[in-house]
Amino acid sequence: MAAAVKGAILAIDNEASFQDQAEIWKYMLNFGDSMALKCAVELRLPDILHSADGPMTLSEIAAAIPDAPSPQASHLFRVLRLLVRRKIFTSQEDKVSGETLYGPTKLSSWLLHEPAPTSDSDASIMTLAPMLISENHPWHANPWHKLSEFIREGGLAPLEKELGCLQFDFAAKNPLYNKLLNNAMACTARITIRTLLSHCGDDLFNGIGSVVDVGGGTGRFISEIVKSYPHIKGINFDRPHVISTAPTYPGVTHVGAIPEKGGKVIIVDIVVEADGKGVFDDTGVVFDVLMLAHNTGGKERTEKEWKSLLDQSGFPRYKITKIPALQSLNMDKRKEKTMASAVKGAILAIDNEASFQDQAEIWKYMLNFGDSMALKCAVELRLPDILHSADGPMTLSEIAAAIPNAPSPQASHLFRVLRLLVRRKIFTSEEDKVSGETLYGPTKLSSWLLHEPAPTSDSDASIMTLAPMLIMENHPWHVDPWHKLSEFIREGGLAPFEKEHGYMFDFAAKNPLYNKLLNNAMACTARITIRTLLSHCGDDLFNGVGSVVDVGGGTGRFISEIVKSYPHIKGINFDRSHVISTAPAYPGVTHIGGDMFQEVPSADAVVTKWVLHDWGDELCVKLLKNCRKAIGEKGGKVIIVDIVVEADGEGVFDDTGVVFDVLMLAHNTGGKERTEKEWKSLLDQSGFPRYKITKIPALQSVIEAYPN
Ligand SMILES: C[S@@+](CC[C@H](N)C(=O)[O-])C[C@H]1O[C@@H](n2cnc3c(N)ncnc32)[C@H](O)[C@@H]1O
Repeated sequence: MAAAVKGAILAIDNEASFQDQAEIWKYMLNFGDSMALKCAVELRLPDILHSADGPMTLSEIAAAIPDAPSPQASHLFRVLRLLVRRKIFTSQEDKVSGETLYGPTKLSSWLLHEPAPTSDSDASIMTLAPMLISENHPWHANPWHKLSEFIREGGLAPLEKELGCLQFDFAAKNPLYNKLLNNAMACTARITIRTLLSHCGDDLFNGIGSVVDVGGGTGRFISEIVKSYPHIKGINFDRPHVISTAPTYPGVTHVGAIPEKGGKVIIVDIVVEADGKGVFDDTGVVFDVLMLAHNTGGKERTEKEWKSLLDQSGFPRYKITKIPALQSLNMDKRKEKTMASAVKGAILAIDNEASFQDQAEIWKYMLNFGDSMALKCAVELRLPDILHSADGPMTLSEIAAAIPNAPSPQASHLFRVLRLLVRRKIFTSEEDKVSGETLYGPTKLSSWLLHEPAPTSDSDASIMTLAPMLIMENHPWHVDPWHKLSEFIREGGLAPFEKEHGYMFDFAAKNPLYNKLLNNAMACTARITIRTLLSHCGDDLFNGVGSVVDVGGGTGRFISEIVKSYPHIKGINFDRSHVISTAPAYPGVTHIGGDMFQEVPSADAVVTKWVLHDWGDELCVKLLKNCRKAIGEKGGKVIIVDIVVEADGEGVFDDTGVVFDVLMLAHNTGGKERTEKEWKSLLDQSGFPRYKITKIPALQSVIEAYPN
């Protein structure tokens, strides 16, 4: 296990490029963090673990999940494994029983369910759970898929286009959405107002007798102000459908009209710092892209933009106070302007300062799917291709003009997606010394996102790219099932993808678009993996091997590369007939259609890449036994190229391995990524007593299995 990587055939530069590749995998699947967190909240795992007397076993947690007719502990385990890696929960081995025990953390305390609304808000807790549920609800998550269309065509923001009206008008018509939105707002209102009152304190409301909270939702924000300053008359102003669901708070009047008077306006909103290092600055940039997806015209603003807005609205003076919250405090009519002024006082204890970090982590994971969606948007707009093929850095308007099939390219929308991707180091930006304009450039990371030339049998003409994989894993077909993880853990049955579309490879057989999506995604990773494998395992692997069959070989790219490197090898690409029918011809490769669970064509060696992870143990044993028959008793071997999960591993691809396992949970009934222990058990059961695992700098490892 973890045998030394052989040879140094790949140069240092290529080693660095594995890191770049790993970064792309990470962002591609970042939405998995958001979905796993949402699943945990839906199952009430934070509540279960925080209210327990001590750490709990897996089966105890599963049994405590409410409304779960058939709780699936083994599925739950896989979501927990990811969340333990993210430090949302803890796990430790029980010294006596050897069982794994799970516990809560300060991070998970931000994900507790609220008690039913009450006018005594002290009885309530500080939680981001309602916000997380709202932002990861399909209503809010789906519009992100349409970012590229919005940048190409303009018009209404994707959410509004989908809802057919403004978000707030939809809330007026739909009580469920109204509740989702208001609860999300109320939970962040409590957090922000407490931070604000601790950090700005008495100065802020000096000499003020009444405060109106404009768009105050159900009134939690103003109620906290009034509670701290009982002399203040609080007015909560919002639309009637919101006010109608607002609880009563002492000292607060809910109204539908603004009283007029002087004083000052206190804006609590994000101030974007594109390169900021503050704990909430990153989320601020992601939130701006969220606004792009949700609200036509809505955006998060930089200080410059706030200033302009205030100038135009008759507020010549303002002061911004950064507080340890997502939003800053932006006050007009103040003498000084102290952007990023020191946080006042030490009213909050050190412990609470640390809790801002925890809170920021939760925001990050909650919105991590924004990274995946921004990257997908960039690929759909062909931004990597545009920037890599340019003679030099490009201006925003040059990039916008170069987007293909864009009847009305929206440079200002594009700017916001680019700002996030520059922060993620996918692209670069610099100021042109002469014109002062921002110039954008490509990076080594973005070189992993180029479009492939049309398929060709000369695979050398093609490039190494993860773009087709990114497009597939972020397609609604593949993302939607993640929303159903908690239901799957509660009820069992078919994996969410299969429940919706049927078994993945049957769906491909019926749906040419999906067939293409899947085969292209597989082929792009096949090229990357085989090149890494050949460089790192080299001649040893195919010593004395005259023929190789690639089982579940897709359209044949993997075996074609083996044959190209070892032309004496007779290559057989074996897959189902709907896949074989779209496969290009490769010299030295015979394509054979069939069912691997019936029979596998004979050869000296079998390779099988990313096939066994699709299946449960029983079918894997059946398939491996067929492979064993295919290679005969003597000399042959089966070369499995698949992920070996290292739950705490620090290898560049180990994190993605753990996320990928949850992806398998969402997509394939029985499918999973396996640890070495699980591989060993599978091989033992299938008649392979000996095996060797070679780690290569790729998502998958190489497992050589010998029948004797
Ligand atoms: C995840 S893909 C991997 C493709 C390829 N090995 C790669 O990594 O690029 C799994 C492949 O198994 C194939 N497959 C599924 N069921 C099969 C069966 N019963 N017989 C043969 N191939 C099958 C699918 O069509 C698909 O091409």
